[in-house]
Amino acid sequence: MTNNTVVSMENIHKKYVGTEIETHALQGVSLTIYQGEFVAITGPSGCGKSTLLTIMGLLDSASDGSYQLSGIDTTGLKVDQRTHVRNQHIGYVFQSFNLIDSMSVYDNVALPLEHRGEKPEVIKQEVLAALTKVGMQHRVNYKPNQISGGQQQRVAIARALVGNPDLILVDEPTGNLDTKNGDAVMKLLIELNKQGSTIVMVTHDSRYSGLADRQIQLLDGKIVGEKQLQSDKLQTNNLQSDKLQTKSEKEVA
Ligand SMILES: Nc1ncnc2c1ncn2[C@@H]1O[C@H](COP(=O)(O)OP(=O)(O)OP(=O)(O)O)[C@@H](O)[C@H]1O
Repeated sequence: MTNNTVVSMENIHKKYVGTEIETHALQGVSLTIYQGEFVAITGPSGCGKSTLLTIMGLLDSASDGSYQLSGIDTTGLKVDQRTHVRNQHIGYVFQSFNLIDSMSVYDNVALPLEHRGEKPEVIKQEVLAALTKVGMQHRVNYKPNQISGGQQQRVAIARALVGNPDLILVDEPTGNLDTKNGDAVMKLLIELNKQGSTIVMVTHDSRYSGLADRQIQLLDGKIVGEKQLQSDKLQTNNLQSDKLQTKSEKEVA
């Protein structure tokens, strides 16, 4: 493991044990993700993508295998220890936004920093900076149900990136959005990655997975393929939205 390794997983298994059936959702996944990468996880429905992201995000633990996050061995951590590490190191963006409706945009984004026990002045500065990054600084006092779906996802991204986590995990970020808003959210994620965020994204949408640096393909709980996507990025230039500019275009410009 090198200094710039963010995720190091070795032989991860996950079994969901029910009363009658047992599902072996991950069957020996090993992978390494480096600082600054934008990685897409793809594969058919039920192949284990969300399970993998959930374990990477320390929302659940593996049944077997080892997982180091930013050099911290997370194997065998108790739930509260896992929560602590997650809060320090991970931002999570969900398909359904998962904002708290009774709280303002500002308070939603402040939550991770409050859990970290940051000082109010630090919180204010960081929250406004995160909301400015996603273009939502003009809606600080709104409630989630007073803004559009695309705007809610922007706020959720601000909540994920506030406090500068080592890793941002994104599960089907455009699944509840129309093409225009989906493209805008993708463009924002690409921009954040350009600014240094390490991003791992689960998506069904090949237009979007093609924008990542690396694509990891899962099938039946196993990694069955992996590709670097420099050349594929060029093919995404003719996406129907002219607002979605790929990294390759930006690098050429
Ligand atoms: N909490 C759970 N309890 C039992 N089985 C589960 C649970 N979560 C997922 N599974 C099973 O584990 C397997 C992998 O599910 P997972 O949600 O990770 O797949 P996915 O690739 O994200 O699917 P999709 O693209 O449809 O969201 C599936 O067979 C699923 O039914």
